[in-house]
Amino acid sequence: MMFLNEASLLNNIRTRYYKNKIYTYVANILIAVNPYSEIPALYSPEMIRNYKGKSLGQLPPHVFAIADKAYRDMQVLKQSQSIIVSGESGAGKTESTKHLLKFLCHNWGEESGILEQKILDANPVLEAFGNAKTTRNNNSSRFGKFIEVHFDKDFKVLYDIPQ
Ligand SMILES: Nc1ncnc2c1ncn2[C@@H]1O[C@H](COP(=O)(O)OP(=O)(O)OP(=O)(O)O)[C@@H](O)[C@H]1O
Repeated sequence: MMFLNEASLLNNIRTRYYKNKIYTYVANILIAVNPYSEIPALYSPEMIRNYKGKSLGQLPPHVFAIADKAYRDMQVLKQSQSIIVSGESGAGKTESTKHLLKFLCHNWGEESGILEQKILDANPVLEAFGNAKTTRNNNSSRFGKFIEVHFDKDFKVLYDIPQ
C-alpha cells in the first residue's frame, strides 16, 4: 500500500472482501471479515493440507496459516503458544476458533484421530449449554468460551474472548 493509514487499510480490506478474500494480514496479525455465507473452497481438506508447514506469507492470508505458525513456533521455541481471537459479537470468533481447531487436529493431531474428533465433537455440546440467540448473533457465546487443547506435553491455548 502506498499510504499506511486507517482509510487505505479499510479500503484494502473491503476490496479484498468483495473478491471473497476475507483474510488480510497486517504484519503477523490476521484480520478476518465475516462473509456470512459459506465459502467452501476456503476450508477444503486440500486447503488444510496446503497450509501445513508453510511460513506466514508463503500462501495467501488464512486462519490456517496462523494455526500452523503457532504450532511450529511451539516446536521450535519449546514454549506454549497462544492464539487470541478477538472481535465484536457476531464477528466470527467462534467460527474462526473452530477452523483453528480443525486445522490443528487434522494436521498435527495423533494418527488415529480419535481424540481429535472427540475435541471437535464436544463443541456443539458446549454450545448447546453456553450459547444463546441475541440481536447480533443467532448463536452467540454469551457465557464466554475458553478452549484449552493439549497435544502431547505442552500444546496450546486458544482464547475466544466474549465481547
Ligand atoms: N468464516 C466464516 N464463514 C462463514 N460464515 C461465518 C464465518 N464466520 C462467521 N460466520 C457466520 O457468522 C455467524 C456469527 O459468527 P460467530 O458465532 O463465530 O461470532 P462470534 O464472534 O463468536 O460472536 P459472539 O461474540 O456473539 O459469540 C456464524 O453463526 C456464521 O453464520
